[in-house]
Amino acid sequence: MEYYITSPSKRRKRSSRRFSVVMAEQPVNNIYDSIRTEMEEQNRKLYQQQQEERELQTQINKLEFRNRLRHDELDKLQGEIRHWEGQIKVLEDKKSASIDEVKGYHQKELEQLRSTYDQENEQLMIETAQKIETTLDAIQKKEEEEKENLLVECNNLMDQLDKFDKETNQKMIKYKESTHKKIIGFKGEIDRRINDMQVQLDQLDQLFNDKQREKNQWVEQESKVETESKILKLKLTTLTNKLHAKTTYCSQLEHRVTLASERNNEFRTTIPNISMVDDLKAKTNQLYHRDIEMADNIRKQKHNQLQDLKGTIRVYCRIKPSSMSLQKQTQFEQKLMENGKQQLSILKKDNDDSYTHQRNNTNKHNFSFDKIFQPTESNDTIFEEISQLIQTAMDGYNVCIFAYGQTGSGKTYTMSLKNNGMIPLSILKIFDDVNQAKLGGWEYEITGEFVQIYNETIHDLIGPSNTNVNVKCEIKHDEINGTTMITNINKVKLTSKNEALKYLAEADKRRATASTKLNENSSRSHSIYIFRITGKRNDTNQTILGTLNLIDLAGSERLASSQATGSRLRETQAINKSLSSLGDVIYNLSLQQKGNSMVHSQHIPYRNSKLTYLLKNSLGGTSKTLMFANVSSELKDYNETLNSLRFASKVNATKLAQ
Ligand SMILES: Nc1ncnc2c1ncn2[C@@H]1O[C@H](COP(=O)(O)OP(=O)(O)OP(=O)(O)O)[C@@H](O)[C@H]1O
Repeated sequence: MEYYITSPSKRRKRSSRRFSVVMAEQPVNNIYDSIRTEMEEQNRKLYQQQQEERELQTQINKLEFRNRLRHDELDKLQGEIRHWEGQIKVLEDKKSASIDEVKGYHQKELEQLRSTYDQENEQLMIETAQKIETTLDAIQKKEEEEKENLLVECNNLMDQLDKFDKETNQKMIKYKESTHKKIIGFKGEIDRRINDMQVQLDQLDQLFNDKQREKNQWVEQESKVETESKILKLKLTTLTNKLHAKTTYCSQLEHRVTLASERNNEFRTTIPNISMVDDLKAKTNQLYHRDIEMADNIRKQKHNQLQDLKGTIRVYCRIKPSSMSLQKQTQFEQKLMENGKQQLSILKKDNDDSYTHQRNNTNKHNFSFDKIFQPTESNDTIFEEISQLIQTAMDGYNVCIFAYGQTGSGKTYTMSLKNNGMIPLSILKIFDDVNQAKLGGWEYEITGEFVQIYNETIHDLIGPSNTNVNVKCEIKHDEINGTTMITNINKVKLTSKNEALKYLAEADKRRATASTKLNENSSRSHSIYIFRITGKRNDTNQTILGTLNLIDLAGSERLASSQATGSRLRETQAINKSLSSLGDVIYNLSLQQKGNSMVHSQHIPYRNSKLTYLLKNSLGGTSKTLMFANVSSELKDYNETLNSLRFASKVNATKLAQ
């Protein structure tokens, strides 16, 4: 069976040709119907589309028409624009023509105005000149009137002056007459006075000659004293040699006596009158001790005399070396004076750090010292100068050696330098002398106290540090024995130089440590190392007690330059007070020693500071005092250097005329 699905037209064609099958016609009809419906639908849609197409075409036509209209309008508008551009051009041409016209008009007006102004100006000048002329005429008239008035006044005044002159002349004549009389009287009086003065002058001349003679005698005496001092020195050396020889001789004798006594013991049994030998031995011993004692006393006496001749208060100046160029150094000059002292001159400085260029003496400050140590001189050289004072302390006198100066001027270098500072060298000398003295029968005991004074309070520098603030270190003086003690401090027995040096190192270390706690550096406190030296001879029962005080003072900066405030200010004030008290005390003592009857011991202001009170028994009397004025040679320290030299000059009244 064949099934064909075709369109009705096709089916019609085919049926005409060959379709003969009519079997199952029903389903084919159905399909055909559905196809037909479908086709109708498709035809309807096609129709619709064609309809739409036609509508669209109509719209396109309409739009094209409108477009054409717009194009026409555009053309029209462009034509208008071109028309208006032509108009604008015409207007612009008109505008520039009218601007030129206005410009021309204004130019004309300006020229007109100018000519009017020139005319008016000319008119004004003419009027002003006329006014000036009129005013000048008026002024001239007025001046002439005033001149006339003045002339009249002047004539009146001249008349008055003439009258006054006449009166004055009369008065002058009278005054001259009376003055002349007075002058004659005065002249007489002056002549009388001149005569009196002449007499006084003669007397003064006489006095001057006497003083000159006295001075010459004094110079002679000085040279005699110097010669004597040299002789005494020689004698001292001879005596020391003799003492040494005697000591050796004595040892030999002792040896011989021991031998003899041994022999005596041997012969004692055989020789009946042995007691004679004992007597002889005793006498020899007695004589020997008497000789030794005498020699010893003479030596001490002579040594002390020599020290007194050198001065019981001595001031040495030490100049610290500087690495600065010469322009940055203070200029010093040194010369030997007639009285054996040395003069130190420091050139005056202007504010701009240059020197005053006057070629006379007024450009210098002059000071005199017992000795001046130049920057090149070493501690060993300096110790040679002071070593005799250690002997003086060993002989039972009190000695104080101070180092004074601004911070950094070399005080600690001078006093405490480890190997050859004055303190370590003094310790070595003390123990050398102790050993030497042993040969002469002397036994010495040395004790040491190491303290510092900070803000007027005493602190111990050795042993366990005392932390109890209630325990105060107080100064006690025994007025009868002339001794001094400090409570609550460690007093150590020094049996050898090594032990003494060990304590010294401990004290120096404690001072440095304390200084970092209390203040920035050691220079804010005074360190005082006291060596009490007790000597005893068992055979003669002689005892002596001397004290050696070695003091490194606090820096002497002035308040102004320290610029200190608060606790630092109080500290500086305490230092200044104690330093100035020390200056006052030594100054008064030097006056007293120069025989100034006005200064009695009660006037010495020991109590003004802890330092002077502590040293009360070691200053004055038979004591010896030596002060190093340490100064810097650097120009930046000029004012402090001058200050230190002034202090030193006060201490020993060593300043000379400027
Ligand atoms: N004569 C000298 N030769 C070489 N150097 C020196 C001399 N004097 C001082 N100095 C050096 O100068 C510096 C300051 O000296 P020193 O500490 O002795 O001064 P000071 O016056 O004791 O100061 P402070 O008060 O602060 O202790 C140190 O470095 C020291 O070595």
